Amino acid sequence: MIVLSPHSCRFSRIVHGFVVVVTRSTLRGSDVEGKRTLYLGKAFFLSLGCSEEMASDPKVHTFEDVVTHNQTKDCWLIISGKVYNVTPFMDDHPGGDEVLLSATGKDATNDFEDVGHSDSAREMMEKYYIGEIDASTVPQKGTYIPHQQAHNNSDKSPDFVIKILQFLVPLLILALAFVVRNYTKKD
Ligand code: HEM
Repeated sequence: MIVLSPHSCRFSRIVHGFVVVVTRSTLRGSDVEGKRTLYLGKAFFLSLGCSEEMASDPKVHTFEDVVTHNQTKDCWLIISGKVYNVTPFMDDHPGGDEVLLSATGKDATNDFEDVGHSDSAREMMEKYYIGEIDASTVPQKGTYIPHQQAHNNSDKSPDFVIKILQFLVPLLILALAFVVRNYTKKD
C-alpha cells in the first residue's frame, strides 16, 4: 500500500469527488465509456500517492461495528470522523498499546488531539485508514447514564440534601414559633 502526505490526500479527495461526479454522469450515457473514466480516475488518483482504500469509495462503518474491535489483536479507532485499524501498530506506538486500547469504544478525537501528535504521526495514520464512521450512529456525549448509577448519585448528591433542607427548615421554624408562643402565653 502506498503512503502519502495528508496534503496530497486532501487534494486527491477533491479530485476523487470530481471523478465520481464525471463517472456517474458518463455512466448514464454509456456504460463502457463510464467504466473507462472510472479506471482512468482511479489510476490518476493512485498516481497522486493515495492508498487503494482512498481511491475507491471509502467504506462507511457503524459505531456499533467499530466498538467491537477493542483488543490488542484487533484494535480500531475513530479519529476525526475516520476509522483506523491500528492493530499492526500496537507494538510500535510510542505511547504504548494500553493508551490505544483505552481509546477504543468511543470517538478518540479528543484523546488523540490532547497528546499533540506530530505531523509525522498524522502522516502515519494514513497507513491504518480503513474508512469513514457513520456519524449518525455515534452516541452523543453525556447521553448515556446507567440507570442504577444515576439513581444512587441523586440520593447522595448535595443538591438532594439542599432540596430536603429547603422543605424542612421552614417547617422547623414554624414549629419552633408555635412552641415558643405556647410557652410564653400568659394564662
Ligand atoms: C492512528 C492513530 C495514532 C498514531 C498513528 C499515533 C502515532 C504516534 C506517534 C508517531 C507518536 C510519537 C510522538 C509524535 O510523533 O507525535 C505517538 C505518541 C503518543 N501517542 Fe499516539 N498515535 C495514534 C493514536 C493515539 C491515541 C488515540 C492516543 C490517546 C489515546 C495516543 C497517545 C499517545 C501518547 C500518550 C503518546 C506519547 C507522547 C509522549 O510521550 O510524548 N496516540 N503516537
